[in-house]
This record gives sequence, structure tokens and C-alpha cells, in this order.
Amino acid sequence: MHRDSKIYVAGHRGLVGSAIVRALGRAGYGNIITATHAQCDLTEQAAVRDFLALHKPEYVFMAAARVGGILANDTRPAEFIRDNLAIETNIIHEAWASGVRKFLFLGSSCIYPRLAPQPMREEHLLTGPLESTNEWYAIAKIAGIKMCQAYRRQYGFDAISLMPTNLYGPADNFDPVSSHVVPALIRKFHEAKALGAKQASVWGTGTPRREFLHVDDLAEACVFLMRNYSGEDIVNVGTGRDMSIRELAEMIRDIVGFDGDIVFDASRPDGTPQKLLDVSRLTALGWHPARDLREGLAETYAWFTANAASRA
Ligand SMILES: NC(=O)C1=CN([C@@H]2O[C@H](COP(=O)(O)OP(=O)(O)OC[C@H]3O[C@@H](n4cnc5c(N)ncnc54)[C@H](OP(=O)(O)O)[C@@H]3O)[C@@H](O)[C@H]2O)C=CC1
Ligand SMILES: C[C@H]1O[C@H](OP(=O)(O)OP(=O)(O)OC[C@H]2O[C@@H](n3cnc4c(=O)[nH]c(N)nc43)[C@H](O)[C@@H]2O)[C@@H](O)[C@@H](O)C1=O
Repeated sequence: MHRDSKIYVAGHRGLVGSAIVRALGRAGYGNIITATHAQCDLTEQAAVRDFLALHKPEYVFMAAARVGGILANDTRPAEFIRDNLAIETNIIHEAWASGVRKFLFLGSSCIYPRLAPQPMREEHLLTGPLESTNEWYAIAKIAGIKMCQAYRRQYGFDAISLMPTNLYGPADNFDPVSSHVVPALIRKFHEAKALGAKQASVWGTGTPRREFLHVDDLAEACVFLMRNYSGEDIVNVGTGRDMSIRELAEMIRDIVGFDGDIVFDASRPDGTPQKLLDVSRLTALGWHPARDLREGLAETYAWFTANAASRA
């Protein structure tokens, strides 16, 4: 990938897409093309074909998808499987057909079996039943991985697939129902503090464990792997460390400065008990995350208060 290479970032307004645009800018890549959802609905094959034929990007970072937290996945299975299968099928096929030189697909750590050995290695894929709260999205993601591998085998298409762990950072989705846990708790504790509430509710039992990677680290891993890796094998992207939801909630409560009690709502789903990634394949390729979790959470809270709190 050269400094003047033409690069398309699909989903450029989202948590990951906006971070990839920032990372490309920091690395000196200035020839970036984007399209909003309204300008190009990636579930529509003709729209994708026309867009790629018009712009002819050489490189594609695929950060567009129907994404949400545990409740959104569990309650909207049809949207999650249909939209993601449609988006992936269209963009992988049309990227190949239009002559894209290299394609980067984003899966997720949820593709691994609910009770996979921990930490989870790439070879654990398809070795056991999936987590029920997001199996629909996981199946779509696994289909995307397989499609990238099939287009490499049959057509020699240079498509690579990354499996990120749970992400957080600026420009996340802070909606209380559809969001992931980090933005959800930032907003919950912020609003509880503003109201002088005595307690704030956290979903589940607090016992599940999650690994959290700053989205700017993920974006830099995407640029690194686009430049340095070409292969059929998927690559886990994470920190290699996890924590309980209770520990996370206590850390975010401290950062926000909320002094009320945390109450666990066991009527809400816990999801998979643990999904810590083995990141030795990525480490061996020469990449390491750089950002500290507490500092990253504090930066994300600052972004929320400056950009999203007033709109909440
Ligand atoms: N967030 C996380 O913790 C993790 C995310 N990932 C993966 O990273 C990728 C990006 O996720 P994230 O940035 O969090 O998601 P976001 O929801 O923040 O961003 C997704 C982007 O895709 C766009 N989009 C959705 N549907 C369409 C469509 N039909 N046509 C065009 N654009 C569309 C959205 O635009 P609009 O909002 O306007 O619809 C949005 O800009 C996904 O593949 C996800 O699976 C993997 C692991 C963890
Ligand atoms: C990235 C990943 O993200 C999702 O999987 P998940 O990690 O289970 O998702 P989550 O971040 O929503 O929850 C993590 C844990 O946190 C607990 N939790 C507490 N309180 C809140 C809360 O208020 N909101 C949310 N969302 N979770 C809460 C929640 O009960 C659960 O135990 C899928 O999209 C999956 O497909 C995927 O790819």
C-alpha cells in the first residue's frame, strides 16, 4: 500500500471505520474514499457494484456491518444475520470483481464456541456450539471468513480476515439498549451522577469476563496487517488480558466519578462466560497494542461528555 494508493473505508462513520480513517491519516495515506449509508446501502448489490466500478479503489477496509451489544443481538436476530450476510456477500464479491488489490474483512471474537478453551486460538473456530445471544451475527461473520478464504482459493483474491475482541473508544454507539457494555456503563454512570442517584444498574451477574481493546489500537493493527500480512488464516486482534464485568463497572464508576452503588440485574443476559483471545499469531507478525485501558476509558468518557452527552 503506497501513500497515494486509493483506499476505500466502508463504514467510515462508525467506531472502527472512523478510527481506521484516523490511523490512515496518521500514516500518511491521503487518497481515501468513503460513502455514507444513505449514499451507498451495502445490502444492495447493484449500489455496491456501481460504487466500486466508479471509484475503483485498490484497497478496501471493511468496517461496515450491522453491529450491537448483547441485547440487540439477542432480540434482533433477523436483522443481524440478514444485513451482515448481504453486506459481506456484496462487498467481498464486488471488490473482487472490480479488481481491488487487497481486502480486509473484520470478524469478531464471538465467532468462537461459547465454551472454547481460553485463551481462544484461531484453530478453535467451528469446534463447538456458539453463544446463543449472538449466534446469528456470529454465523454471518463466519460466512464472511469462509467467503474471503474461498475467493482466495478459487480466484487468488488477496482477502484477509481479522478477529477483534470487544472494542471501545471515541465515536462509539452510546444508545442504552443497542450499545456494548463500555459505552452503556459510561452513559449510565454519567446520568446517574447528574441525577444524584444512589445506585446504577449493571446487566447480568458481573461475573462474565471480557477483553477490551482501544479502537485506535485495532485501527493500527488493521493498517499494519493490510501492509504486512497476506494469508488464508484468520488473525485474532486483542490485548491478551481480560477482566470481570464487575471490575470493569467499578473502574468506569471511578472514572466517571459516580459515588452510588452498583446493582446487578440478573434478569439481563450474561452472554458467554469468557472470550479471551490468544494473540500469539499477531504478536509473531510483529504488532502489539499500545494503549492503557484506564487511560483509554477516561479518554472515551471525555469524548462522550464533549460530543454525545448533550444529545443523549
Ligand atoms: N464494536 C465492537 O466491539 C466490535 C466490532 N467488530 C466489528 O467491527 C466492524 C465495525 O464495527 P463498529 O465500528 O463497532 O460498528 P458501528 O455500528 O459503529 O459502525 C458500522 C458502520 O457501518 C455502517 N453500515 C451499517 N449498515 C450499512 C449498510 N447497509 N450500508 C452502508 N453502511 C452501513 C454504519 O452506518 P450507519 O450507522 O449510518 O448505518 C456505520 O457507519 C464490524 O464488522 C464489527 O463486526 C468486531 C469486534 C468487536
Ligand atoms: C463485541 C461483542 O459484543 C457482543 O457480545 P458481548 O461481549 O456479550 O456484548 P456486550 O458488550 O453487550 O456485553 C458484555 C457483558 O457486559 C454485560 N453488561 C452489563 N451491563 C451492560 C449494559 O448496560 N449494556 C450492555 N450491552 N452489556 C452490559 C453484559 O450482560 C455482558 O455480560 C456481541 O455483539 C458480540 O457479537 C460481539 O461481537
